[in-house]
Amino acid sequence: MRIIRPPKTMAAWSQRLHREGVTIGFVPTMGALHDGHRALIRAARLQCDALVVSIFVNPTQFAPTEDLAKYPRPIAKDRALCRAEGVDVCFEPGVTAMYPEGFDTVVTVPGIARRWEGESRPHHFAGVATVVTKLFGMVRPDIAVFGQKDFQQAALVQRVIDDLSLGVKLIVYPTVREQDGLAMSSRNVYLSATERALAPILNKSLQAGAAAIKDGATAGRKIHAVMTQVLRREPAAAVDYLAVCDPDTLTPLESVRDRAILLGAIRIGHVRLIDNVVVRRPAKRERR
Ligand SMILES: Nc1ncnc2c1ncn2[C@@H]1O[C@H](COP(=O)(O)OP(=O)(O)OP(=O)(O)O)[C@@H](O)[C@H]1O
Ligand SMILES: CC(C)(CO)[C@@H](O)C(=O)[O-]
Ligand code: BAL
Repeated sequence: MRIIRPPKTMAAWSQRLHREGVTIGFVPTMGALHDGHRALIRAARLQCDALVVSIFVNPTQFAPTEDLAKYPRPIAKDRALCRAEGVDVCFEPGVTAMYPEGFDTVVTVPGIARRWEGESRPHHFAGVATVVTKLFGMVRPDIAVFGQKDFQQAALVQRVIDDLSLGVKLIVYPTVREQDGLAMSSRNVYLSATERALAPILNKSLQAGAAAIKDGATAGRKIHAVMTQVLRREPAAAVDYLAVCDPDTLTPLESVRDRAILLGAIRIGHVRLIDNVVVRRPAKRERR
């Protein structure tokens, strides 16, 4: 596995491979890799000839009050995981190489960024859209794999790909979970043992909403109430948002027809967790 740091070297590598007719797959990450990332890497590996994983803790998507400085950076472990999974290039650009003096472009997607994660983290999605556009420009992937855990982020990236004609095929991989349902996340390491024990409550709340839909509930407000009730059992979990939305537009649904996405974010102590569940209502004949 090659470790490449300068963006120009990365771009030259990709150009050479494209000239040789090699297809390039790409998994962008912020490192601290876990089994969720591993699953993305394995899915990408099956869809391309050469595979690039980037590790870059992007400062522009963190607010000054967030955890940029303490974000975990176990680089030796991350490289070992990439090597074991047959990654061809681990791309590790530096902050000044990504944002040299004079850097002045911001990619914004106001429609998607307005709600949910965007409301809680106002500059977050501009940082994500800008860095992903830059990384795509350097890696020039044919396909890129993102995780469903960050559902709104994947929707945003698809919008950027379509609107800016980037020609990348986006694959969204299902959320990988711990046995108790907690979505794997690099930030889970911040949880104390007591916090970790109650963290699956977010998924339980979303699952309760999904069960209500499967049992026939259609009113967005009712489903929201079911999810809220589960979280009330755990006063140490502060709800950031819970929402019943259209999976394509991410706008709240008054009434669920055939599909919905249930989105949630909570805070436990200093740790912020997100999760989501896509629900399909049983067809009419299956409801009887
Ligand atoms: N549990 C998971 N299942 C599937 N994909 C995941 C999971 N966790 C992260 N990913 C995906 O991995 C990619 C890189 O994410 P990132 O490096 O931010 O990891 P993370 O665990 O989400 O970290 P964070 O704690 O910062 O949210 C993203 O596309 C993200 O959606
Ligand atoms: C896509 C991404 C690597 C951009 O920094 C980040 O938001 C992430 O890890 O999900
Ligand atoms: N996993 C999305 C990146 C972030 O939370 O900043």
